[in-house]
Amino acid sequence: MAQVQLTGIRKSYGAQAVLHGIDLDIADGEFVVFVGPSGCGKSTLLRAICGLEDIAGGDILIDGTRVNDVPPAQRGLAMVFQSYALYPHMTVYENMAFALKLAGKRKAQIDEAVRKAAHTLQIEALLERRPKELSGGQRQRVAIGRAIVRQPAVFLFDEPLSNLDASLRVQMRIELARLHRTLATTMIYVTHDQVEAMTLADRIVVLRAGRIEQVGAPLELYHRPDNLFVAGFLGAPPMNFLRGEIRQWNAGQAVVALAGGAQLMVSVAAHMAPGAHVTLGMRPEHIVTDAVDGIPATVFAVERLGEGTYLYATVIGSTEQVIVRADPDATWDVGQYLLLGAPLARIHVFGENGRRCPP
Ligand SMILES: Nc1ncnc2c1ncn2[C@@H]1O[C@H](COP(=O)(O)OP(=O)(O)OP(=O)(O)O)[C@@H](O)[C@H]1O
Repeated sequence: MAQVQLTGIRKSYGAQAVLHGIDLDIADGEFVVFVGPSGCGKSTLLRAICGLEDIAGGDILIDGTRVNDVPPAQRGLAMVFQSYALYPHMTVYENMAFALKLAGKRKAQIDEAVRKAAHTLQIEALLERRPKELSGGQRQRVAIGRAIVRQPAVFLFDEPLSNLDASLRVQMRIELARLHRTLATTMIYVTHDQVEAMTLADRIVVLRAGRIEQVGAPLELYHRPDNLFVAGFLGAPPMNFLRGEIRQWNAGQAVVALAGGAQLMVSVAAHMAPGAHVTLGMRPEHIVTDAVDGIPATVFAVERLGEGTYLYATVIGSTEQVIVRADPDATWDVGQYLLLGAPLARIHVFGENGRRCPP
């Protein structure tokens, strides 16, 4: 188990700067997930922690010790890749035992570690098979098992489930959560899968173009995003954004005029001058379709998914579009007239600079 501290981590590939000074403290036993759009630097940051990438600036501390110049194998970390990277000519047992053999551990010690990890991962019956005789999920378990036997201070995962089909991903996700509870080891995990991030993380780190946009517990990020980027990145379908203009502000309440002419009351603590441009954010599941003084809209598409129905609507008199998660048992039709609104506490307000204006 270990703390990981990153201060001012910078990295460039040639002239292209990909990490612009990352500061992050990861607590002992914490499960931290890096998310962000493709190319934002998630994997590079993980590989830098691991020691597979040199950094141009900053410090990496593991349990208070600076490891910038410590080779990967001596950092006390174990990395699990998307590609599994198993040795094809070795059995599962040999794959899992390999690092311990290299480290000169005794045979009995190796045997105990491999069998214990195999038991944890429920792959005891597969120990004599070779990787090609395993399913994708089983291979991924072996890759994790190979990391577990080394008893690393920190596990690093780079999109470990993305080669698996949907149902296996769910199963492995639940197993990873269980593994984290059992081992209580620090885990750092890169994914572009929002559900993995939301369900596995103690804290999510949202990266964008080599910078941290926000760090926080999953629901904190979901319900109180610091800015438009984080608000739009977490959640599927994404948060709806409507552009508007402050008409008046009084004692923490503002009236916002929207494209199309409707007006909406919102909560904003700090004074806002009339004429200021804002963006209102509303999640699809928070929108009601029969609001008093709501925003008039017309449905142009309906998607029935069984557990929910998504309505795609256009705000009348504008080009603004809104997605609503609606009652799956009600009747919805293209062309239907809606009056959109949301509870005051569910309407997010973002200022001209894209930052959240707290209620
Ligand atoms: N070996 C390399 N040489 C040059 N550029 C690289 C190299 N590896 C990564 N990059 C660039 O660095 C940036 C960050 O890449 P990185 O792989 O960290 O992104 P990512 O957030 O993990 O993306 P993805 O979700 O697509 O895996 C990208 O612009 C990428 O093109």
